[in-house]
Amino acid sequence: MPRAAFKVEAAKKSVGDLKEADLKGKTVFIRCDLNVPLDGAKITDDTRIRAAIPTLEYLVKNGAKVLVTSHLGRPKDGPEDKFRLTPVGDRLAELLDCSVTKIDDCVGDVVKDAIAGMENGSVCLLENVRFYKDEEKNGADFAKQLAEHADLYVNDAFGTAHRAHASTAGVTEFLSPSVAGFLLQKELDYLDGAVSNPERPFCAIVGGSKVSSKIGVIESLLEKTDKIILGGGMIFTFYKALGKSVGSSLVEDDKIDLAKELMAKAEKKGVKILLPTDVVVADAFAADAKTQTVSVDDIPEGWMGLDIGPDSVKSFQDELNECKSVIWNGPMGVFEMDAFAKGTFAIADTLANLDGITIIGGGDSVAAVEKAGLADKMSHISTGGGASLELLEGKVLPGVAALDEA
Ligand SMILES: Nc1ncnc2c1ncn2[C@@H]1O[C@H](COP(=O)(O)OP(=O)(O)O)[C@@H](O)[C@H]1O
Ligand SMILES: O=C(OP(=O)(O)O)[C@H](O)COP(=O)(O)O
Repeated sequence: MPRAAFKVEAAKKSVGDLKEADLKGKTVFIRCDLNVPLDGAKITDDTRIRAAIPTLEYLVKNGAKVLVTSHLGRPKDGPEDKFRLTPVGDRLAELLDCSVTKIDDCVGDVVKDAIAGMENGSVCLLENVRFYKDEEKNGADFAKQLAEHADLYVNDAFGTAHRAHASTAGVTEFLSPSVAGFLLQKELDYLDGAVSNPERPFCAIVGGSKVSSKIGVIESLLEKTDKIILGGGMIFTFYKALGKSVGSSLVEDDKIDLAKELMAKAEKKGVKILLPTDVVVADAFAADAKTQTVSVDDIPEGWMGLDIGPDSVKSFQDELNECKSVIWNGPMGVFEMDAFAKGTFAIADTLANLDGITIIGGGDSVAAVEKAGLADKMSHISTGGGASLELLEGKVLPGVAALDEA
């Protein structure tokens, strides 16, 4: 699991550039992405909270008064108890090993009063910023209210960096300096570094279910990679584009022409697009469905492909073992069901043992790697699904763009 051998130019000012003299006694407004999955009040995966700790510890250690802000879920119409950040505050306190005062609002007098009582090196967690509609509208007045009681801004919310919201972008108009946290920096170093300056051969693995949401990524990766492995539900759109029968597999008919274009473009560029040669098909989308493994030329009518087959796993492993860097976005099959998880887990295992850089680009691929127990064997696991996709597509992330230049 080597660390990245590449690093992008540090384009944005980092929290690490701020020392004790800049931070001691200062009120720091830090935007984190503490949007974790909850089962009632129980956090089922605290990865995002753990990922936020290094920057928070740095601020605490240097004597700042730390105001932590985040969203949780997508509340539609003001405060809702199930979207309160209270369980997050409790977990934060455990991980930071200090008390965290949870405030029941994120703007106004209650915040002002809380700050008045804060000691240097203490932490307050503000309430879900999305309880205010103006957060997502990036309303200037709301951004000003968020900034009102703080001295400077840190954005460490990589998972929300693709949103131009008041707490991720607008607030920078009112706070200076506005700097990147360590997590944001690390995500950019890996994900941007991976595609800008990879060690070669460089392979992208793209899977998952939706061609429509991944097409931009595949197109952008064609410009950077030496080979692209395709898996998951999206392959059937490509097979159909190649004139094959796909039974009742998932297909996005309106993307068949795009799939054709991508394959033609790849050929012109000399980038190998590798599609599975065999698939596990089922007679229903169910854990206990009847299954068989068939060549992609023989998918029976009425059966659907739900995983890549063993021959494909073998040839993908051979291709991957030649690579020095690999980025993976999207599972190879319906890994949530044991019968269709083998392909995804075999690829996860190959990456875990690869002598090269391995980057997992968020979303379900991360869930699959976690389920396989191999997360700590990868070079980098991104905390942002949508954000990592947009970054890989070459889009500008508003939460990053708004920060001060280094
Ligand atoms: N052959 C398939 N048919 C239908 N769904 C699939 C297939 N292969 C994978 N999937 C599903 O794709 C989903 C993940 O897709 P996606 O959201 O695009 O990935 P990610 O979140 O990693 O970006 C998983 O829930 C998985 O069950
Ligand atoms: O969970 C998130 O996105 P992700 O599932 O794409 O990683 C982020 O917290 C952003 O949330 P949003 O998609 O409601 O803006």
